[in-house]
Amino acid sequence: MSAEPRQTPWSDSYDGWRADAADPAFSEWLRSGSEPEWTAVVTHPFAASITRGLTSEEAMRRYLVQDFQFVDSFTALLGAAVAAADNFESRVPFGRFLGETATTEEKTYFHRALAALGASEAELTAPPLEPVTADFRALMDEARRSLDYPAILAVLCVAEWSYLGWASLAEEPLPGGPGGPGSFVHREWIELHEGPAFRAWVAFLRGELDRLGPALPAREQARVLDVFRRAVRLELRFFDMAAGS
Ligand SMILES: Cc1ncc(CN)c(N)n1
Repeated sequence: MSAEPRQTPWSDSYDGWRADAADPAFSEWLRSGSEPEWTAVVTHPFAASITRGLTSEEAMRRYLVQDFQFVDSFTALLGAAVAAADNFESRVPFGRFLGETATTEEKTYFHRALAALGASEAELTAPPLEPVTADFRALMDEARRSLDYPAILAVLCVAEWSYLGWASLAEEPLPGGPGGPGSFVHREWIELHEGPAFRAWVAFLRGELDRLGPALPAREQARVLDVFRRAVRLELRFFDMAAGS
């Protein structure tokens, strides 16, 4: 990307500030422009405690109750990606992942995990939202309503790529094994965000940003970066909330 010192996307002028069209790694430009928060998310102590199976049941319940509300807006955002993508080939992976999220994977995981953690029906269906959950849902709803494909991609990419980041730091044996710390709640949450299929999904999201981003006008690139950064900050706040800090 451009070697020029970057202006912030909040500055008044965007002249001379854009990703370099010759460099396809627009997603990496977005990620590195979101430091140090990006690394703080991926290495967050709460995420690390999940990978080690050390998160308490109470903390896991509080986190997953809020995250189930996140997943609701996230699923709607996937639907918007199907609608907003600029070609048929790109719509298909969103549709496939939407189906998995809505039916098999995350949905059954949440029901089983929250039942095992003793969550009430009210916590499952309509819990009081933490401020960060409400803010994250607002950002996703804003991107969904805009039907702006690069902005939608930015939010989805942060959510999935950052989760791949911390989950891929988990070491074998994963939690929840015989005699070890943690339970299936920790292990399956890691497995949902790691492995070849999830890596391919993240590579697809990044590839879409890399395909479209370099050709965007500078002002549009700055706007995508702004959305990306907002999402990264929300991921950080979400883990902070879960950690009780
Ligand atoms: C807050 C948050 N961010 C990302 C993910 C990954 N789908 C999630 N489940 N929750």
